Amino acid sequence: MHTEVIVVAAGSGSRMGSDIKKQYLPLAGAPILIRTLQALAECSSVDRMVLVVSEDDREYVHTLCQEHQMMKIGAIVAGGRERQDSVRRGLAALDEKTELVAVHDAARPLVTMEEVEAVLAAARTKGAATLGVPVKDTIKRVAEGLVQETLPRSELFAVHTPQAFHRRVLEDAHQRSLEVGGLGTDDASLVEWAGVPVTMVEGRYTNLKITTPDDLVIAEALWKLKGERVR
Ligand SMILES: Nc1ccn([C@@H]2O[C@H](COP(=O)(O)OP(=O)(O)OP(=O)(O)O)[C@@H](O)[C@H]2O)c(=O)n1
Ligand SMILES: C[C@](O)(CO)[C@H](O)COP(=O)(O)O
Repeated sequence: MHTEVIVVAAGSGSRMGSDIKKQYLPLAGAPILIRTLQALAECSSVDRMVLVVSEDDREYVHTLCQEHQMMKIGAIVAGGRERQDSVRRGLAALDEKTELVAVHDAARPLVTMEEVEAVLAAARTKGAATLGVPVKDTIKRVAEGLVQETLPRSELFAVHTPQAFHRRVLEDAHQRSLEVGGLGTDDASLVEWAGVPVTMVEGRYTNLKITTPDDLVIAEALWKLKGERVR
């Protein structure tokens, strides 16, 4: 199946609180976005990538990709207000022969080739799959400062990207969400709302989303251990 990854990098990185958007901050000497693209480009199943960035950053990112000799970049398109809007714009730029689509956060540069290939393989056969890890903490639902309930930890996963889908499944889920005004924090939720089962593929704890300054410190440390089996 011809396979593309939509890499969403059009966020403002507000929780990082940095003057430079977090996707352009360095990780082991190269921008986080480049580290993410390098990880994806290594995967033999990935044929093409669509990069979604802020309109103002398109030229800069184009130059950055050339400087770092990034392969497989098929298009660089402008993102939208919410992550979901950015994914939808990425969907519009897919190659017409693409049948399998993954969506990955630019802010997850530590994803491994094994994780990407595993989620693509699951989506290829099942139609929809996401990476995730079992939660380590006890999770409680809280309202107005009061604990309402303790959720059964054995059933809980923290969800990562990439998430991968048959193209039609993802396109239909996005169209449906657009029509009803549904907003999800990931693509799998839109697919779930459309009634399509999503397979959970267990990934590694190291595939963290760089969100706040402490994540950057952790990511630098994990980068140094890359290649070793760290979970
Ligand atoms: N309108 C948006 C919002 C987010 N993203 C991307 O979605 C991924 C996950 O989002 P997050 O880590 O929350 O990034 P930001 O929205 O940039 O961060 P913040 O919420 O702190 O502003 C990131 O790679 C981000 O660039 C995007 O492409 N378009
Ligand atoms: C898609 C995601 O990375 C899965 O964990 C996450 O939901 C993105 O959320 P954010 O609010 O954009 O950080």
